[in-house]
Amino acid sequence: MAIRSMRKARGCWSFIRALHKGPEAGQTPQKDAVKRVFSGIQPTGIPHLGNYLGAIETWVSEHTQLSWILTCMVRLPRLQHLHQWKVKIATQKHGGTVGLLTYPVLQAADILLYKSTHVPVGEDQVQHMELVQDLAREFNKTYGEFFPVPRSILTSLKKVKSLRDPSAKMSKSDPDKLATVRITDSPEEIVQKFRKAVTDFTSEVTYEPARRPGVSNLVAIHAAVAGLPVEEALQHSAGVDTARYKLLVADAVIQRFAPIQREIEKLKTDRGHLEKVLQVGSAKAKELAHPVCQEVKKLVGFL
Ligand SMILES: Nc1ncnc2c1ncn2[C@@H]1O[C@H](COP(=O)(O)OC(=O)[C@@H](N)Cc2c[nH]c3ccccc23)[C@@H](O)[C@H]1O
Repeated sequence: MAIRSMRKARGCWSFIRALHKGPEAGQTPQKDAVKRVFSGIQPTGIPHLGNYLGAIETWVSEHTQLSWILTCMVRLPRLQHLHQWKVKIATQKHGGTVGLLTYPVLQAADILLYKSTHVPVGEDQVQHMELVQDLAREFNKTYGEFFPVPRSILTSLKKVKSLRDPSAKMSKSDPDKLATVRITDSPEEIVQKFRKAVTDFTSEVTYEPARRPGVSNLVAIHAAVAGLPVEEALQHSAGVDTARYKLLVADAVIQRFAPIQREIEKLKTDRGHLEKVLQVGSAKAKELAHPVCQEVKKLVGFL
């Protein structure tokens, strides 16, 4: 069974897809054969190549209550040491909001509320997943075995780099529009972005992430979108210089996105269908989350 729901919380949309087989929520974790996959994405902007390869490829409320309980179990320095918090507050003059600080706990609630066992994420979320795992363990230690300790599922390409600065990750919020390939970009835009991708002065195509991060990012993207091991992607580039290779990679991305873009266009014409999918997904998500939330409240003594 596939469950889809959409969450809006204080201007924040999260797409959730949980896949599960077998017994419903409320059962004890890990030991039973239930496998439940859960993932999410920030609401802002259009998903990009990194989101797609890092997470969406593997996936398709009531959250604040559990989030509050979990927030009471986590110490301030634990959140202040998270890499993403440090990176984000570095750009803010006011030192960061409490909402931003506790956002990883809300993310933990997203995951644990469905007793998720597996979470497809990119490398940048691994530290947040460690927090989720610690919270699950801490809860189980205090109140008895209840939450599965969810595992991260990392795709072969854990971190897609910016096309303009291969030392940085590809990001929706990058002010340089050429840095990020969005899922909805036209073939012309995709070609332009790859054509302008920063590489180096060697024209040969090789995969040496430390020494040649730019061209290696292209090889990694090529391998991931074509579903090939890196070695095979390199064989395709034999005798091709970096300028031509950029076009080859752009074409592979265009091919990979084409059916997704067709589907997006089709879905956009049928708003009624989309609303229905959201309603059904939301109802299914509630059905799963409600007994878990009730059980948690009983365990911590709220009921
Ligand atoms: N350049 C990149 N290369 C590879 N993977 C990447 C790249 N950029 C992003 N990702 C992955 O895409 C997913 C969504 O990214 P977000 O930043 O919106 O992702 C976020 O900001 C989450 N807090 C959203 C969230 C809310 N609740 C959740 C519960 C489970 C999992 C995720 C969530 C993520 O898996 C992210 O690792």
